[in-house]
Amino acid sequence: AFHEYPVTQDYRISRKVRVTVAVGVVLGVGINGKVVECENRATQEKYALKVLRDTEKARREVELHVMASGHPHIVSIHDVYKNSYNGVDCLLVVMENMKGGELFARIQERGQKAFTEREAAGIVNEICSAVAHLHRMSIAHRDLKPENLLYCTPAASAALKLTDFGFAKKTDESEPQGLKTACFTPYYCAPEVLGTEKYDKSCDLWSVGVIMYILLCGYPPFYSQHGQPMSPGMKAKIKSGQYTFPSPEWDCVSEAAKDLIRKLLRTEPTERITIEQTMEHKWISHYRKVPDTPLFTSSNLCEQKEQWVDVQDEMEATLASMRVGPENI
Ligand SMILES: O=C(Nc1cc(-c2cc3c([nH]2)[C@]2(CCCNC2)CNC3=O)ccn1)c1cccc(C(F)(F)F)c1
Repeated sequence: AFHEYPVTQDYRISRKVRVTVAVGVVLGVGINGKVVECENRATQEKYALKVLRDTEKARREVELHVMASGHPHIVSIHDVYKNSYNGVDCLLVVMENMKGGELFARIQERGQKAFTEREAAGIVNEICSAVAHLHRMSIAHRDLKPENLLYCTPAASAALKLTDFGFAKKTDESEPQGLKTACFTPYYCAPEVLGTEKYDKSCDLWSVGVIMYILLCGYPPFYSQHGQPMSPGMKAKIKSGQYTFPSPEWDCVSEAAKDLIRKLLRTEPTERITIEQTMEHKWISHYRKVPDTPLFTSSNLCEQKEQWVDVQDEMEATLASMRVGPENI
């Protein structure tokens, strides 16, 4: 249930921090939505405010995020308002303010002290515990990418949390409900159409694999040479799952880490490791014992700074193609 009175009654909305989001919002400031900082009038506490146009998709995003909220590695929702601007209904989501910024920005700004394999394992463990929480609730996030992983505060000990449920979906709502009402009874349905559960969840494990790969070396497993736009050959390479562990960055990375990456980046979704199996993998379950080997990550992230936008675009495009799974055809 949302508050129906104006959000401005409880919060002062500043224009200071504008973290843009690709959400369709109509606040008279154009199609591009914004996540802005706001301040609780009673407590002076700062929060992040995400504004969504009140649509079916927005309702699902808010509903699933509220369900997941409360986990130590999911950005928590504080309040939700339904307000109307120039006759357009909007949902306003007040979230805890993640003042530590994005995951890779922090590693890039690392400076002298090298980023180590054990630190990477700790980060992947935090991401996996958030994914495990969602999958246990039959929620697939489906947009797990670096810019949706934020730190609470600038402190080195700050928790890393997952946000943006804009593509999340319940994996236990059987599709046939729609199909039954639409065109035919499900009895004659092929199994892969009925059980899309594993496909949606497997997107998240592929994302964990890509993020883990980048954490260990500073560049993505699949990328076009020298930042050229995605070539058809690249698509084939991604489909075929062709990636390597090039020297020198990967020479000092443990076999356990490479073993887990191979299991996460399987191109066949049904062969990909599940989140439960990932949490049991010794690189995660014993992350505190992972070798504290210094990595090339921070220096590579800095050197390839200008390519970072392309990396994000390629990951976004691949995620979008994975979301058009069998059930969406
Ligand atoms: O991002 C900040 N606070 C924040 C932000 C969000 C947030 C929600 C969403 C996003 N951010 C993004 C922005 C574009 C990239 N994807 C994620 C799109 N979708 C969302 O749902 C949630 C909570 N606190 C922040 C606040 C103060 C300072 C700083 C910084 F560290 F940058 F100075 C960041």
